[in-house]
Amino acid sequence: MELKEIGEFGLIYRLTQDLPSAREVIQGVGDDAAVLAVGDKWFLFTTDVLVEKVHFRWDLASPADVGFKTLAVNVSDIAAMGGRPTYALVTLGLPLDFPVEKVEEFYAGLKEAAEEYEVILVGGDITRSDIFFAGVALLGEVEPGKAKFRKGARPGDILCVTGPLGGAAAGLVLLESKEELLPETMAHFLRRKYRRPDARLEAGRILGDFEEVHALIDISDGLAGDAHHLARASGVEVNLYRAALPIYPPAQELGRRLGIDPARWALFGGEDYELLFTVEPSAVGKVAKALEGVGLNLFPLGFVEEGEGVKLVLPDGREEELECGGYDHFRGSFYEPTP
Ligand SMILES: Nc1ncnc2c1ncn2[C@@H]1O[C@H](COP(=O)(O)OP(=O)(O)OP(=O)(O)O)[C@@H](O)[C@H]1O
Ligand SMILES: Cc1ncc(C[n+]2csc(CCOP(=O)(O)O)c2C)c(N)n1
Ligand SMILES: [Mg+2]
Repeated sequence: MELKEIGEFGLIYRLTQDLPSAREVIQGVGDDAAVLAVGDKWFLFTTDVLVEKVHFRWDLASPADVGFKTLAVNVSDIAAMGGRPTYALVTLGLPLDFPVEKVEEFYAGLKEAAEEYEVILVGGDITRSDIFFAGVALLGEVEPGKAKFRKGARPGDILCVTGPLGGAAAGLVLLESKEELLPETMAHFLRRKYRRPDARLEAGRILGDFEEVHALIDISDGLAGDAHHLARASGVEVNLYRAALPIYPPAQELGRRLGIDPARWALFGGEDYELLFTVEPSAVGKVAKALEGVGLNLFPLGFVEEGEGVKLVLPDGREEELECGGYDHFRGSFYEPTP
């Protein structure tokens, strides 16, 4: 059997469905991070790797950008549980002819992220490899009982996101194009969304403090894919309003100039690292206010119903079943990156 037949998530299921658990494991496979009750504390534990030519190309991002992003994407998974990151291990795979200076620049970017997110680097591993890769294993903490999971969404909840989407995918399209497609300030903004994602750590902690927030996940594979993950974990149907998708003006402008609907980047592009959550309707106002306190907006996208899957509600009221078209490592992306 080939990997592309079952895809990344089919493989995870096959490998993990019969894993034994333990009393301390509050959440094992199936969320952004594992949750472990040790003593009177709850620990969060996650890992994410960046691989050359899969996650980045050296001609599109600096070594410091790649270093920063390697830690930021892991911090995002801790934020998506409502926690705070603490300690990290860093694993590097390096080709024999890889310049030492470039590894040092990579590490400078990684340390910049460590400082920003208050993570202490405590070790790692290094191996020779045909292709560069960098992985982080990140530990975090959350107040016992206060972790937010993918599985908590309830019918009647409002589905919301902490920021506009599609910026990173649009940035990658810009970077892969040889043409000057946008004025420099707009281009700079989108390139940065791709190269230096912000992990929404403060937002995650704020959302963690509201008991009216029922489910939480970060958007790494694209809204379409991650809304499916949330719907499946919670056993509910998610309805997304097509007209409510928040898209950065530079991404809208790029879509207009290329004749591409930027909603495709928002739905299928991925790497936005905004937080997607569901909340009781009565609490939307106070959650929005709390997010404003850290400079973020709450964007309502849709609602949760009984059922399964994800529906896209079109401006004319028609409904479309939305395929689980997020990023899958063995099936690739469902949007066309290069015009
Ligand atoms: N090799 C593996 N063995 C056991 N569990 C795995 C393995 N790979 C992934 N998982 C688990 O499967 C779930 C989904 O993994 P995935 O990497 O898609 O996480 P994510 O948070 O959705 O995405 P991202 O890696 O982009 O943050 C997670 O709970 C993860 O711990
Ligand atoms: C050069 C280049 N080509 C394509 C992409 C797009 N891409 C790669 S991995 C991924 C999903 C998140 O990864 P993971 O699930 O491993 O966390 C996405 C959207 C990129 N970033 N760079
Ligand atoms: Mg995640």
